Amino acid sequence: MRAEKSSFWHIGIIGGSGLTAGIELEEAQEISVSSPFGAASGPVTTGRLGGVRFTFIARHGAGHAIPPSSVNYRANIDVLNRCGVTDVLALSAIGSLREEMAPGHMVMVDQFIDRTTSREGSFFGTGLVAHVSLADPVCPRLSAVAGAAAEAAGAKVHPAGCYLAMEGPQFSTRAESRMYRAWGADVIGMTGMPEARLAREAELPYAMLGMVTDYDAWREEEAGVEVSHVLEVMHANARVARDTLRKLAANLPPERAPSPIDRALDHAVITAPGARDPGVVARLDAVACRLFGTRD
Ligand SMILES: CSC[C@H]1O[C@H](OP(=O)(O)O)[C@H](O)[C@@H]1O
Ligand SMILES: Nc1ncnc2[nH]cnc12
Repeated sequence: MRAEKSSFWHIGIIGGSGLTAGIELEEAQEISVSSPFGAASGPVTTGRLGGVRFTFIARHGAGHAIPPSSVNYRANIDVLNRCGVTDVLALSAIGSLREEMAPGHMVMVDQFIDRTTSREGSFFGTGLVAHVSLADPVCPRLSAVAGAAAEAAGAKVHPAGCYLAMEGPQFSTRAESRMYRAWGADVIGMTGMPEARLAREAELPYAMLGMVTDYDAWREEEAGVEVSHVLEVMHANARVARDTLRKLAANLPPERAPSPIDRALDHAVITAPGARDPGVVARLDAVACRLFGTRD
């Protein structure tokens, strides 16, 4: 049983729109990893940047064939966990709900409002019930070091922002966009939830580096959001994304001190041992390996 995480950083990268082709890693190896939660978006690529191990998965699969509602978020997190990642950094295209968060800027998302409706949102369920805390869904340590790396790569970085996760795949109406602004959301996307909540259940510190690609529909002077425009901005910023990961690798301290999120499940499972479904427990061998696992 793997009782504790490695004391060396191993960063899982979830690459979103415009990043399906992956990131450049040294000694890169592609591996297909199976999960009891079904098929992940594709194989992972694992390798190094300097002294740090990174494992990458393309959220929307090769060639961006998987829409936001059909991404198997559970399998993606489970597979990264099986690869031994210690932390997860998501790279996402986001629309802006604030004038000051302009296209081309980066936002270190620190809060979420979840408006998704049709996605598997938990690894737990009937036969094994757990309630993790999600008050602070993002790991402040990982977010700070990734934000500093993006700044060092030349990006304008906003250190905090609330992400409205919508179901999609259509972009918002102007009325919805105005309502999300009134709710206090700063940016919008279609994938940050349930990804962030699942990472927490898997005891993986999670951060999201959002790249602003457009002003969402609230801004009357803008035409509606166009996917071609989103991808154009993403491609223009691909170098910054790559440089950010290199700077991140260079800036991480050599050893990884434990995070409280590594123990997020400590008081979360509520089902009495005698009432637990062994089948449900068995498929959590990676997610909850500290509690029930058998892998090394
Ligand atoms: C290509 S525009 C809409 C699409 O872009 C974002 O994806 P990701 O978060 O994976 O970068 C957004 O959430 C939508 O899925
Ligand atoms: N305006 C927007 N709405 C939802 N998802 C997005 N991804 C990039 N821009 C977006």
